[in-house]
Amino acid sequence: MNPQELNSLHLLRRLIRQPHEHKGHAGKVLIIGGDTGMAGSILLSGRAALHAGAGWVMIGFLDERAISVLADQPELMLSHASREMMAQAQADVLAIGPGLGQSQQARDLLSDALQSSALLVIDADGLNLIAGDAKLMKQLKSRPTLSTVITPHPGEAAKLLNTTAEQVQINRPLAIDQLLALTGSIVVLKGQHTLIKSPQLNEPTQMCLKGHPGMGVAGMGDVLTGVIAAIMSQGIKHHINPFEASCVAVELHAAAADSLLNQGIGPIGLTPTEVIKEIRNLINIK
Ligand SMILES: NC(=O)C1=CN([C@@H]2O[C@H](COP(=O)(O)OP(=O)(O)OC[C@H]3O[C@@H](n4cnc5c(N)ncnc54)[C@H](OP(=O)(O)O)[C@@H]3O)[C@@H](O)[C@H]2O)[C@@H](O)CC1
Ligand SMILES: Nc1ncnc2c1ncn2[C@@H]1O[C@H](COP(=O)(O)OP(=O)(O)O)[C@@H](O)[C@H]1O
Repeated sequence: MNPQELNSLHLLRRLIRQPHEHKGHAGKVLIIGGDTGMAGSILLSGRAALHAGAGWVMIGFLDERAISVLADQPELMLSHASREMMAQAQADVLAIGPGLGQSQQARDLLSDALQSSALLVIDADGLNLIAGDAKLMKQLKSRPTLSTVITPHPGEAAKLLNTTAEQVQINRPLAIDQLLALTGSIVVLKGQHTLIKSPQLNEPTQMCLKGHPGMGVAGMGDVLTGVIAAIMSQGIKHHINPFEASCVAVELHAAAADSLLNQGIGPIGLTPTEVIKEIRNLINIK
């Protein structure tokens, strides 16, 4: 079956807030990552989750010095990452990977995340860790259907599939089928014309035709991770399942970059921070 053009923004209507709603209706997101030199990645994911509407955004950072960067956004609830804080947070959605690094601590946190009952988004080093570790892969495969989203770029996809980014790019529909068979997760294969596939039978692969090469800048994927987590957390009470949330988030992210381009912002020099604010604008268009 050929991929189908992604057309999911009508689902945004389900996010409309009723007058009685409070932050509990928008859900609690916990993002784990930000090891040495990579606090920026987790700040971008956190800000994206906040501006895309999560009720609470909590950050568990690995590098103690990250606090000086993260303090820039006081709405974020900040803690040093530990297995205890992860368990106590009782997050609805856990997102793990941006700037996570590949230390033993990172591996332990990922293993706990894979065994948690929260919905899960795995990106970046979360995927690199799983690629090299059969036990983590088994934990991933054992998760309940539709509870997990993985967001590899072609380099991360290649590590998971034990091939090269070039091979992934030669046949992206084949690569996403292989990633789904390998992991049992909802797969978002990033890059030009991002593909999204659900483990549910008969669900066609979705292809996002929006977006542009101005999005090729470090941190743009971290924003997507935060947006997926935020739509998933709102979706719990607003009836958007994790596959639908992934579709909406990918399309919003790319549509925001297109919208900025139409306003003369980018492609060259477009920043993930600008995209975050434009995503909020698009979510609130009725
Ligand atoms: N502000 C911060 O703190 C930031 C921190 N960050 C953190 O840094 C860590 C390293 O993550 P990373 O993605 O930068 O490097 P890495 O995993 O080695 O990937 C490169 C490989 O992937 C490939 N490839 C990628 N995209 C492709 C495409 N569209 N199409 C084709 N190929 C593509 C690429 O291929 P090639 O260049 O050979 O064409 C190369 O092989 C990680 O923890 C992350 O969270 C970042 O989030 C940035 C902001
Ligand atoms: N040429 C392009 N066309 C459309 N989207 C792109 C293009 N290049 C990159 N992107 C998008 O930008 C984001 C880059 O993510 P990623 O490579 O994970 O960045 P990082 O890890 O540095 O944050 C993805 O959502 C990807 O689909």
